[in-house]
Amino acid sequence: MRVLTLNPGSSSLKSSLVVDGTPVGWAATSLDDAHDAARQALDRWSTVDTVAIRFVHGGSRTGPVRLTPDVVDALEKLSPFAPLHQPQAVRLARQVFRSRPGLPVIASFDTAFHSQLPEEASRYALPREWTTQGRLRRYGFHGLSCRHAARRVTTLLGVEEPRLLCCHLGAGVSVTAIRGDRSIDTSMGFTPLEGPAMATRSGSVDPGLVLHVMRTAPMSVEAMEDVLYHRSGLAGMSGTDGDLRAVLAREAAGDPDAMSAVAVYLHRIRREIGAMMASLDRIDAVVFTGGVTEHQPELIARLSARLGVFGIAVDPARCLGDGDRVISPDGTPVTVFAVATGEDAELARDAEALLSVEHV
Ligand SMILES: Nc1ncnc2c1ncn2[C@@H]1O[C@H](COP(=O)(O)OP(=O)(O)O)[C@@H](O)[C@H]1O
Ligand SMILES: CC(=O)OP(=O)(O)O
Ligand SMILES: [Mg+2]
Repeated sequence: MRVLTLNPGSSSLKSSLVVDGTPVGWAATSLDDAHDAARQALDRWSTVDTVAIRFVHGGSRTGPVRLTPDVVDALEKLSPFAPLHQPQAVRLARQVFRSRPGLPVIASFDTAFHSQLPEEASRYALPREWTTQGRLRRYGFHGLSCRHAARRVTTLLGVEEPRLLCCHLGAGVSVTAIRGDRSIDTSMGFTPLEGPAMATRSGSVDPGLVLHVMRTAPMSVEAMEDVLYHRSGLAGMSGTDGDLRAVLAREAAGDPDAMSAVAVYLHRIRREIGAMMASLDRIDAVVFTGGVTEHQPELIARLSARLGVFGIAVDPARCLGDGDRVISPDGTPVTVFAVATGEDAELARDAEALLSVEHV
């Protein structure tokens, strides 16, 4: 089966052609050019059996669904909970409907992988009346990436039901505790704002600080949303667009804001790794994935240099290698992997599985 996958991330739109489970072509588009991206991808890879789109938020959905205009309308209602991602996915789906009426379009959800989170990890300590309907809870994101990383590590490690941490470092950043193929805790929550600092997102901040700012320098909800999603994180701290290439270049040039931004960024990821360790009964492996892992692997070595307290260590030379690989030194208690982001493969897998059931 030939599957066109469309993955709108917060810093770029990635499209790929996956043929019978193997990615054979790949393209990334800047978000500024994404308005016509689905049609361009369909022009580039014209013979496809289906299109699979990554939606970060699926609400209570626990697996992929075939999209209809009504389902897309329902998914659009989740846009306020993932404003950097969901509107783009909705737009792509509608572009495909327009360009290729009749072509099956499948949605896979980041949130689905975390849909079995234990209550202690999914519930916020808020009044019961707020949480009993089950909507105001921790959903978790980056689920397709985590699922792929867990699949690769399970194969490479050869341990049954491995206990692992998945650190997705891209424009969005998250750390997830996984047992086998199941998420048991994760740093992103009700929205993809929670957790470590990200490219342009703040990560977790004390809600008391937000209350204070709203009280003393009143601003609209939209203005606060803009600060937390677009103008914080590495971008806000360093005065760049948040792309690590720019931040690391300024850091290397001795820019104090960039030096502080990188220090905060690494510290908050280490803290989250420590927090997620507490959800595991043992740890077999740590897997790094996401654009930063693929393109700035030297940062993984810097990050890991201060994880020795958890038995986590990496060999800087192995960090700089290619492909899905072990990057920890031989003989260390926790095996550390770097794995290429596999959201496209997971999207294609879901689409093939769903369509094969429909055709029975
Ligand atoms: N071609 C590239 N060269 C160097 N670094 C890159 C490249 N593409 C992405 N990156 C790095 O990956 C980060 C974005 O990660 P990615 O996983 O692609 O983000 P997202 O999916 O959230 O849009 C950038 O901030 C940058 O650090
Ligand atoms: C959920 C999320 O932040 O995704 P991405 O890293 O692709 O922007
Ligand atoms: Mg991404």
